[in-house]
Amino acid sequence: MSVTVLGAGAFGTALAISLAGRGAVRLWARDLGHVLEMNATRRNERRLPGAPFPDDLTVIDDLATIPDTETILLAVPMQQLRRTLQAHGPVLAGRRLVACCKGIERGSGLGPVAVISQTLPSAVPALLSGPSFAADIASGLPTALTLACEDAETGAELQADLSTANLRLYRTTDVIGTELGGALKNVIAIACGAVIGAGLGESARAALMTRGYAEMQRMALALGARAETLAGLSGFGDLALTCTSNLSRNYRLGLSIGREEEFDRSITVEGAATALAVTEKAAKMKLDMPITDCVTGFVNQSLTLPEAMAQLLARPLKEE
Ligand SMILES: NC(=O)C1=CN([C@@H]2O[C@H](COP(=O)(O)OP(=O)(O)OC[C@H]3O[C@@H](n4cnc5c(N)ncnc54)[C@H](OP(=O)(O)O)[C@@H]3O)[C@@H](O)[C@H]2O)C=CC1
Ligand SMILES: O=C(CO)COP(=O)(O)O
Repeated sequence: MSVTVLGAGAFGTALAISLAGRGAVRLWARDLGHVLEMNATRRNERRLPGAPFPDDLTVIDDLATIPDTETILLAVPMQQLRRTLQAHGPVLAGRRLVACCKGIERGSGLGPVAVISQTLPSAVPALLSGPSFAADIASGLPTALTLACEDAETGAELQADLSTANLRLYRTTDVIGTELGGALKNVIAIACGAVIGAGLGESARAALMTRGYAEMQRMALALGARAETLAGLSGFGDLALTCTSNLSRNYRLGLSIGREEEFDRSITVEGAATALAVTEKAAKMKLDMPITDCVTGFVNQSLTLPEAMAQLLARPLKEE
């Protein structure tokens, strides 16, 4: 099977490098200058510096050239997914489309697979999610991810096609659980970064991770997810990685909030927009998501960290 990766950001580039170990891979970038630069240097210095391209990786600027049978990995930020699908609808319709983004869309409250289904009903959507930093994948370090597809047969095919020697995919048909695990953990990672940045301690972080996981489960189970999906790679696994590593951009945004430092707003931080989307969705569903609400307060600058801490600690005592 040959693959095209749409989106030459850090993650798309890392996946293209990894998959090129087992066959021809095309990496599409929207900016012609970027395409020419990558073709000349055989690297993506803008988004994933220091990772050389294997020979089997071709950088392209025209999606119309790809074969009809090709599977396409969509590696653009969540809030850009719908307009990307709309912009390339004629090429993407009817294909197997594997979303590689983590988040909930503002406005619709939908995850990536639902956005694909709504925008391009003839496509066969799937989702790749779980704990993995782009740099680790590009370096060939061992990584395990979840491949979610409602259609079990297609899911099994994609699992086989997209696994490599170092990238081990587990499959599930629980799409909603996989979507929410990957999306909601980023919000909790911002909260964890904030407590560490403010010097509130490792115990506070462990409490946030645990109670954050309870929030993740609350929303996911209410929407029909399976509890074991949240306990898997796209849930507990990614929560553990993202809430504890300086390599995570979501965690680093949190650190900057805790330290009252500026943060470069051009960096992709999926948890920021997702917090706003989830707070809105939780209100409609009448779900209690106090940690997410605090992160929303940080993002829209209506809440300070001391206020958030006081708010969380003053909540009525309850059973675990
Ligand atoms: N980085 C990581 O370690 C991981 C990331 N992910 C997920 O992957 C997704 C992408 O993140 P990542 O690659 O890191 O982000 P980056 O910020 O590195 O790159 C985003 C890419 O998306 C492209 N893009 C943005 N908007 C559009 C659009 N409208 N049409 C086409 N292309 C567009 C950008 O193009 P341009 O360069 O021209 O601006 C850029 O190449 C996120 O959902 C993230 O959560 C998942 C696991 C790991
Ligand atoms: O999703 C990721 C790790 O699994 C990447 O995390 P960040 O988007 O926070 O950098």
